[in-house]
Amino acid sequence: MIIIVTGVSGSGKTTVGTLLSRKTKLPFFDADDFHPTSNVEKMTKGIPLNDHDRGPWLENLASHIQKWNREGGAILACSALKESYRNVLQVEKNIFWVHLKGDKLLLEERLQNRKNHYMNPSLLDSQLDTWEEPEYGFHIDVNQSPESIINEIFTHINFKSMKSKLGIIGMGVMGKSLALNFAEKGIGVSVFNRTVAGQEEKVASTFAEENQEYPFLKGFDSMEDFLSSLETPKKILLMIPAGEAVDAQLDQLGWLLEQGDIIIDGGNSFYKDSNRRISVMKEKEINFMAMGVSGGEEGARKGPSIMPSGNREAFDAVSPFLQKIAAKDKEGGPCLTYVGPEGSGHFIKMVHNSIEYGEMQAIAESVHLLKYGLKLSHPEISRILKTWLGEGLNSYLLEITSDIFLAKEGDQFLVDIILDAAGQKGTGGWSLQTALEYHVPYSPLAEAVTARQLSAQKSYRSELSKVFNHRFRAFGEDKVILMERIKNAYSLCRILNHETGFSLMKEVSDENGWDLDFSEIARIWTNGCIIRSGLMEELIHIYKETDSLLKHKKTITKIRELKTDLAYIVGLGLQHDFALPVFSAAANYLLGRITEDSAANIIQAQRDYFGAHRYQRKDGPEGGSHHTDWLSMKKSTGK
Ligand SMILES: NC(=O)C1=CN([C@@H]2O[C@H](COP(=O)(O)OP(=O)(O)OC[C@H]3O[C@@H](n4cnc5c(N)ncnc54)[C@H](OP(=O)(O)O)[C@@H]3O)[C@@H](O)[C@H]2O)C=CC1
Ligand SMILES: O=C(CO)[C@H](O)[C@H](O)COP(=O)(O)O
Repeated sequence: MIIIVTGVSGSGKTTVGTLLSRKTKLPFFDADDFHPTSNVEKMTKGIPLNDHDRGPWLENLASHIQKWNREGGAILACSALKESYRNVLQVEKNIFWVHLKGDKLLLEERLQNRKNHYMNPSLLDSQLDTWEEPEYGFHIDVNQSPESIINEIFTHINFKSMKSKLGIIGMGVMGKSLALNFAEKGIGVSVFNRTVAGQEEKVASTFAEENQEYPFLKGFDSMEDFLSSLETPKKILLMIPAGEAVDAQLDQLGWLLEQGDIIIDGGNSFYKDSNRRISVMKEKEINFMAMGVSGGEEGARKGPSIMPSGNREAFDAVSPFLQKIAAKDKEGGPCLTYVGPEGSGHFIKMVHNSIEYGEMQAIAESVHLLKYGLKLSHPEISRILKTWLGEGLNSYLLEITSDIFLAKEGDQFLVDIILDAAGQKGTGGWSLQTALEYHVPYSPLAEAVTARQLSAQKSYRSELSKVFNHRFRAFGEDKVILMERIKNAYSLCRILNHETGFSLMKEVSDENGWDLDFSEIARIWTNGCIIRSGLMEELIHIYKETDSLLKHKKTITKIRELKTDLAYIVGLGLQHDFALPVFSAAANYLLGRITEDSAANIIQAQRDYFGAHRYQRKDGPEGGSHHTDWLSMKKSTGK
């Protein structure tokens, strides 16, 4: 909605507008700030503006009103003295006019007291002469406190009848936080949640009631009411579990929506499901967008990283709202970008989560070594992780792990009470599945998925632990040196985790012709999302110069520096009975990548021996295919 506060100089437009902005959460603009310099000069000299002067200024304001409306709304303070001026500004249907009126003596007194304003008080008479009282809008006498003016205005705005810019289905952790984030930015948002009799009732309406400080937040328990509360074309964000729930929701919406409406799936859906859904919805002429969102509950509330893909026009229609709620990068740009066609937004979110799995596991392995190998206490571990943050390893995940190691329930550290059986909802496994499909080596991140699977089989582990009398054995070496080596091992593992994920993105992007921009992807992952880190900041620049992290000069130097420590820690850890799946996979992945003479010639020989699978020769032309009669060769060599 657009609220235009009109009135002559001294009527309090700026005060009222600013307070309205605070209450509605809509941004405030003062029309005076849009005058060209020539007009400002005239007004400063006390020369009244004529209609010729005002023309371009009003036209400029009118186009801003349209822009602000597209972005969610605004409050504008503008004298708009004549009906012809107001007509120029009446470019949107949802403009609410507030006309401030006051006694001449009161206005004069206020103008006399005003400092730092270019309006000459002597112009008041001319303004009062020019003022054409409109018959519409809300008229209010300014001879009362600003607060009571605001309250009166509020009781006259019919918020209920106003259409919302956006609707959200799914009032779970993410849906609620995103709804509040939109509402806080003054964007009209309607929310809906399914009803499960006896379990989930009036979820959306209760949520809106509990958050009445946001006048543009509306809750509906009926799908029909929810849909009719939305502006056309309707824009609906789904924040529900991936899989069947999304298909069922789309089936229902497919019947209820109209041509040109937009559905955005903001959950963690598998990208191939999104590709299919885009086609299905296209047949119904409904625009479907696949959009990754990262940041968890806090990110969704305060600023997530947003990864939309699919229909470009639909993106353009929702982008102004998304820009407002997204996290900001170091330069102040939104952590939001149009990722690419089809389900590429869900694809990169899937890979993001896969890197997340790798990072979480690598940190967990580091901490296990510190705790059981070096026998450090929880506060010591917390402190060490904190120092790592300041030593070039800063990341959100490391930061929260440092916090976790201080959290206590009574006398006990909470982390020790938590069952060591990790959950997973799908994205890590789908990444591995995709890596296999596209023949992309994925071992470090694949091991993070397997580690969660192993952890989940707790009773089996407990049983075998007794059978094998498994114990972590403490290291006998110098603690300070080992702490440094563990840090270095983690540091390299982190680089390799990212390299693995970005390699998958490159291969899938090339194969599908998506033309993904990896520097831009790194940029939108520098804030808001779970894998934000100092390394991600570096990746913005690195991926501008190369498409392979392993070929970048800076990374090569780092790898040379840290490689021995990763190998050392893996060796030491395994010898002392520590499972280090991601650390060791990362070390092997690196060696696998940099070994020229691998053992694969032996594999090829074996394949050809037992199955005549044929092989290529180092000394033959490329692509040539050979087979050996291995048994005859064995006979001829007589062995
Ligand atoms: N939590 C997180 O950190 C993140 C989650 N995501 C993704 O966002 C989506 C939502 O996650 P989150 O908010 O955490 O999940 P929650 O479990 O907290 O909420 C899920 C919501 O979906 C509703 N829902 C469940 N089943 C259905 C169905 N069959 N039809 C319609 N609505 C249904 C639930 O309603 P009801 O209350 O009635 O059960 C609830 O409102 C998921 O895809 C998730 O993977 C993405 C980024 C981060
Ligand atoms: O997307 C997310 C963060 O980026 C979610 O938190 C997701 O649920 C994490 O995945 P999993 O539950 O499999 O650990």
